[in-house]
Amino acid sequence: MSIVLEARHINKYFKKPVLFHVLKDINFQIKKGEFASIMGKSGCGKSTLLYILSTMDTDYEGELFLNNQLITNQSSEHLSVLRNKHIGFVFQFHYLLSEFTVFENVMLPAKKLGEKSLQEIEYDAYEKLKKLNIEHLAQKRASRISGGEKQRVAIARALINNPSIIMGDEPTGNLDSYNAENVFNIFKQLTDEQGLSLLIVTHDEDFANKTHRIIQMADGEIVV
Ligand SMILES: Nc1ncnc2c1ncn2[C@@H]1O[C@H](COP(=O)(O)OP(=O)(O)OP(=O)(O)O)[C@@H](O)[C@H]1O
Repeated sequence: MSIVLEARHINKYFKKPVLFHVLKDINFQIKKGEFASIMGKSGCGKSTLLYILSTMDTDYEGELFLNNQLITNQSSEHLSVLRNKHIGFVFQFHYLLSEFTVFENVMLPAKKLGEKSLQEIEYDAYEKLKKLNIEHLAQKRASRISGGEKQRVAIARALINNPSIIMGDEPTGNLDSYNAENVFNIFKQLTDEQGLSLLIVTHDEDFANKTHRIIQMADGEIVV
């Protein structure tokens, strides 16, 4: 099966207030269609790692490959395009633009990428909303929908450019158990039916136990 994301010998140091070796020789691969979770105690380095894997932090040692392409040491402009095209993000807080409609929020990353006509983007956005069963919310302002609905809009937005992988930092952290289960089922469906890869940082053991693989971290290292 093809490899979507690969980390080779990733090391990261924070230099202030004192030198701190926060990530220690991280190696792993995420395959196409794989749903992996990252778990570990608070402060073990999960968010720091996700920040590097998502290309937002470039201050690290080692090599990162996205769809078999080495993306370490690329220019920030090139990384921004790669990120927008190949990686979708879902965070604990949804980061929707509250004064924009649901439809406008979902279209934003596609408009930023600038590869499709407005008509195509509108078509794609509507398809994503339908996939997540929220097409009826299209014209509502993001500030006027529930927490669970906002997270589904955030997933639709993450999908708009048909990424290879979705990365999430506690995407169900703010949701009640019903909505958390709902988000999990959406993720599962995306991996099973579309071969999308998912890498999700979570503290929720029930959630992690249902993923294909748990990457367990402790003190900046992968332990399992
Ligand atoms: N900018 C920074 N400068 C120095 N140290 C930092 C910085 N950011 C994070 N750290 C430290 O690095 C370690 C890893 O932080 P990180 O946020 O990756 O942990 P985490 O596993 O995601 O924790 P949590 O589960 O609480 O979100 C922690 O000890 C944290 O205090």
